[in-house]
Amino acid sequence: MSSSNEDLTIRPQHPRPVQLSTLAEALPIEVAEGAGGVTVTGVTIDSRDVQQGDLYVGLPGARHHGAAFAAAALERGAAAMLTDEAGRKLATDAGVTALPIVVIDRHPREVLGELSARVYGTHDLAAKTFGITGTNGKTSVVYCIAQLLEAAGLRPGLSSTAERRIGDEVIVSNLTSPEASELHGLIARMVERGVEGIAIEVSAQAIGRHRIDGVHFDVVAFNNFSQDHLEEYGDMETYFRAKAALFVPEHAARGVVVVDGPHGQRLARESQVPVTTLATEYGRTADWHLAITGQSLDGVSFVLQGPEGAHFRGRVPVFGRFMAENAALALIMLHEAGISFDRIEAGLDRGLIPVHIPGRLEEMTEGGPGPRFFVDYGHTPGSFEAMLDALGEVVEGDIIFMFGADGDRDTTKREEMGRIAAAGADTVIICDYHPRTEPPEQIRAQLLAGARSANHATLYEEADPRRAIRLALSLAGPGDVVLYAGPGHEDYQEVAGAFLPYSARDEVRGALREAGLLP
Ligand SMILES: CC(=O)N[C@H]1[C@@H](OP(=O)(O)OP(=O)(O)OC[C@H]2O[C@@H](n3ccc(=O)[nH]c3=O)[C@H](O)[C@@H]2O)O[C@H](CO)[C@@H](O)[C@@H]1O[C@H](C)C(=O)N[C@@H](C)C(=O)N[C@H](CCC(=O)O)C(=O)O
Ligand SMILES: Nc1ncnc2c1ncn2[C@@H]1O[C@H](COP(=O)(O)OP(=O)(O)OP(=O)(O)O)[C@@H](O)[C@H]1O
Repeated sequence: MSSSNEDLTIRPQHPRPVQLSTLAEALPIEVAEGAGGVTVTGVTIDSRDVQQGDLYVGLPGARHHGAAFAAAALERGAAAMLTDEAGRKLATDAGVTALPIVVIDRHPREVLGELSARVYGTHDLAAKTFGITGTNGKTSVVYCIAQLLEAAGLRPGLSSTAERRIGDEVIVSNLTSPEASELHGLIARMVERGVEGIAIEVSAQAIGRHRIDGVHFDVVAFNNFSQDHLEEYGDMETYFRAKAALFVPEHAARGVVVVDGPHGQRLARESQVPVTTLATEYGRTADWHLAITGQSLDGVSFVLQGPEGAHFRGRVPVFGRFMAENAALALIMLHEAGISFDRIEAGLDRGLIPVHIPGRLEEMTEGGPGPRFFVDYGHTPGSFEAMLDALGEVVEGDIIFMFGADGDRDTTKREEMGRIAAAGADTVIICDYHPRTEPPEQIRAQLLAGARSANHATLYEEADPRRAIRLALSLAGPGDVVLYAGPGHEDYQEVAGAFLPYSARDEVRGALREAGLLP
């Protein structure tokens, strides 16, 4: 079963009513006289997501004050609105008097997690909770955790950039990490469905914006750190601190940190919760060590060794040593949560972790003698480097790499993306991704400038990604690999405020059929 396309969030089906007066006992909120007996059964910060009986939280945002949508929330069945003083004034000035208003003297986000946990009853979960942060590979680790939980005979639930999923109940994600009200609603539904292990992707933005408040993870992990999101953080130190803030007792009991790079090493020293460490580079001091024992375009085999003789021999059916690292991290997280390797191994076929990650190094071809075509979600210099290094180790023929870059996001990473692409591939095709409000030719020019500086690959510029896919295929022969980085699982292209339908995976499949490379 898939949730309806109209559902913005996954919610519990059997919520329990909670009185506003009960919430006021635990939270710094002021309930209007006579409204203490009003009961609420859900929480949302989006008027379009309101369900009958919800507490609608009117947040001051960058573009709107949520309280401006109080009338819409009331019409959809909101039982009350929680907002700040400015929001209360907005609603009363607009004549919305039928909605009981709860006022808070600070930013409503600061209590949203705790409030949502109390309404949805998601404190003290029996399920194990896992949170992963880092620059690249969070979604991949989440899927590895879910797969390993299943192998161990435990029912998984997950929240990632690609989707939120409980068994066959799925919705496409809007944000990487949902707002706290959505997250607690999702967890409450997971509890209803008997989920025993929950894997959650945690963006830096989520930690600073209180989106994970009210969740206390059994185990959190940090995998790697490289340039991204400087449009938001300004510098790498601030970006790092935003991620490191997950490793505090308020959020987690313990952590796992990959210490290959200086930021991981620093986090392992500075973490405020106990951590165990993983090294994937030979000779580095750590509690756990990963060694690659074989790799091809079809996957990577590894051995993981840890304290007290802990040992796991495994394989992931996705190429790249970093995928073994993602799997190893997931294995250690489960181990730290008390789920033994023996239990996991018992559910696997000779160590094969059959993980499929939507839009991450996802193969569009089906083997055969022709070129192989992969679609990926990488959009950082770090992910380009990891993928191209991995391909360089296993591809005999040429590597044709096509990509674009986000508009209105970190512009300083573009030249580096171009340089890494052209240094690691034989042919580079630069096309448009999400230009948003920027002139697309300006984005391509920055990528091209970086690509030229590498002085290596043959370069092409083809703005239209549909044509770029076909160009890539026309250049590829048997033994070659085409890698299309950026769009991954997405089904839209954002151009000047419009969301145009565009699925790279569907386009590539169509082009492969045209070329006779798919039935
Ligand atoms: C910068 C940022 O975090 N913005 C988030 C913020 O938007 P905003 O402050 O502009 O909100 P707004 O549009 O002014 O609206 C204010 C309030 O009115 C509500 N509203 C608005 C319109 C309406 O009709 N009804 C209604 O109720 C909104 O739900 C909101 O509660 O609150 C919105 C509601 O939750 C978020 O969707 C939005 O995320 C935007 C889309 C975003 O781009 N976020 C990025 C920075 C982000 O969080 N990214 C990370 C990392 C991704 C990665 O790893 O690559 C992520 O976790 O996704
Ligand atoms: N451990 C890793 N190290 C470096 N690159 C990786 C790693 N794992 C995956 N990647 C690359 O990064 C891309 C993005 O992976 P994934 O979606 O798992 O990361 P993410 O952290 O969830 O990204 P985002 O924060 O943008 O949602 C992959 O498609 C792959 O190219």
